[in-house]
Amino acid sequence: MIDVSGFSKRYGRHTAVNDLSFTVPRGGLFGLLGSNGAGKTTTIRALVGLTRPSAGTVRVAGYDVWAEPIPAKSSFGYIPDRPHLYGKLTGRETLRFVAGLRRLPDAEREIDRWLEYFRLSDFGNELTETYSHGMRQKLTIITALLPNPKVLIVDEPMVGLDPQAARQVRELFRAHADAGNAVLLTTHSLPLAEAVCDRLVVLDRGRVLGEGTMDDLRAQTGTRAGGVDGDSLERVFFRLLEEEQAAGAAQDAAAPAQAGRGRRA
Ligand SMILES: Nc1ncnc2c1ncn2[C@@H]1O[C@H](COP(=O)(O)OP(=O)(O)OP(=O)(O)O)[C@@H](O)[C@H]1O
Repeated sequence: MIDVSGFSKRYGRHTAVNDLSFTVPRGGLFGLLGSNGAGKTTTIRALVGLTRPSAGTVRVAGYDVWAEPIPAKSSFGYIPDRPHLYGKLTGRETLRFVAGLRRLPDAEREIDRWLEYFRLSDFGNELTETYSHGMRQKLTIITALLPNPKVLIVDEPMVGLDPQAARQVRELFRAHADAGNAVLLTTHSLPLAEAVCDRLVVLDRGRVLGEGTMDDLRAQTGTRAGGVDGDSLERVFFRLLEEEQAAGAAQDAAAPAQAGRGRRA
């Protein structure tokens, strides 16, 4: 349902993402993890048609996002890291606008149901410019889920949400995938990733450090699974970064020696 193949993005001489490939199948919930600047948002922006790949292809629901933008964009819902809402529309007007664009039948009933779910019913007729950050985030999540998209693409979903809403959103994403859709999310929340994702891709400076299920990543990093002593994703994540840094340091140490040999020859 989501297919990223050989995706690279360069900004001038800087490579933000280098040769990234992964597939999220129907029913899959995939997490894209990494430190600040790792390339997560760049990947998401390419998938939703906001950043053109320098190389490779990005496909959603079988459509190349850049060659077939209309069917591709009709098939996914997108929750950006910062909500973009029209401040002069009310919450309810915002959702009616989305329902109209997507030609959704029975929208009013669904809108009521979603507002109720996120405890926004009392604020449905207030302008969104009066909403708190968390309320804006909830409304943005509703705009993405209202059309019941085959693919859900989410950048940092939990920022600004209270614990109850964060749990609801976790459950929603899992249920959306379990209903036969595909979900891709980026997050800095390792507990969230560990709790809901089937598979994980760990990026660092535009490159893949590790990819697979939690068990795959534990095997790759020599950490242990299961029980109260089992290693968490946090430990796996730091182990991957340490390995990468050690490899980088070894390369740096080798470089002057090689350069020296070159000069002597
Ligand atoms: N429009 C742009 N022009 C130039 N460089 C950019 C642009 N957008 C992103 N970058 C660079 O690409 C790299 C990856 O950025 P990206 O926003 O994808 O990281 P991220 O993993 O989402 O980070 P964070 O966790 O901090 O949000 C960074 O080095 C960033 O400076």
